[in-house]
Amino acid sequence: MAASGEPCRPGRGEAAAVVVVGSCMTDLVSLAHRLPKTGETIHGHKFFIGFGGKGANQCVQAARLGAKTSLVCKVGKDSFGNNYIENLKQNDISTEFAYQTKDAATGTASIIVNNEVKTLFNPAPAIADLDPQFYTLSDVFCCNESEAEILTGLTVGSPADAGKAALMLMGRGCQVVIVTLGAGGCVMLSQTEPTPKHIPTETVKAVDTTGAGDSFVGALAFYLAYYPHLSLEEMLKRSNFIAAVSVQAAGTQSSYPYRKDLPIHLF
Ligand SMILES: Nc1ncnc2c1ncn2[C@@H]1O[C@H](COP(=O)(O)OP(=O)(O)OP(=O)(O)O)[C@@H](O)[C@H]1O
Ligand SMILES: [K+]
Repeated sequence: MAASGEPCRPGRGEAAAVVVVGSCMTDLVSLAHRLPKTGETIHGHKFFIGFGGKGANQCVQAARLGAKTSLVCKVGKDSFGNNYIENLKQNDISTEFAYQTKDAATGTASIIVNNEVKTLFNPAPAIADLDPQFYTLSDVFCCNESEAEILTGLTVGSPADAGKAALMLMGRGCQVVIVTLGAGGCVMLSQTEPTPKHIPTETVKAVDTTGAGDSFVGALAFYLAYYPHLSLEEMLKRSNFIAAVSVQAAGTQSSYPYRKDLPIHLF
């Protein structure tokens, strides 16, 4: 990311254990009974503004679990950008590398790095011809079903399919591949354990699954940074649990749980 624009905080604090490079988006959410047709104006019944963007979502989830975090991002020099920087601060996220600029902010993928230079890559939104270096440089490559389909050309509708796609992705050079499967949990495999393993999740009453993927990735980054000695399977079970909490409330960051509200056995 080019470092043009003004950084939001000049000082250097304690080093972050989870550093996220990614997008900050302001969600402008209108609730209406149906979508308007092209050119049509309809009545809505609710409007709210929320904080979203895949990079910031993942960073907020990791911070709420107790991680020391920093977000590398760029937002506009406008009221949305100012509010976003304030939101990051409210969530105890370092804004030392959060820039503001008059240029449009862009963010289509996120990389999370901890202080062992372990790289967790979330290829969202996916493009079929992803630069091959993303595979070789990723220690952990985590995508959802549709991203796995775009990247591999395979159909992914079951844990068995996800295992096949994960094998293909690992063949491109990743150390560990995780494919998330919504209510189906996730599938993992690694260079050391190349047989795909399905890790199911809790059965919960889902209210709004928006942002579940980022909650999952943020939680996984937290465990990689703070509980590196846990097995990958255990990290994924716990990340599944946390993401399952997020689907039980509306919105994206508004649905992400804080450590104090989660069972003690997760920490
Ligand atoms: N209905 C659900 N019940 C329980 N857990 C869920 C549910 N949906 C998602 N999850 C949890 O969230 C994780 C990520 O979900 P999913 O695979 O749908 O990601 P995603 O498509 O990137 O999500 P989104 O784009 O909505 O943020 C799953 O691996 C699982 O742990
Ligand atoms: K949600």
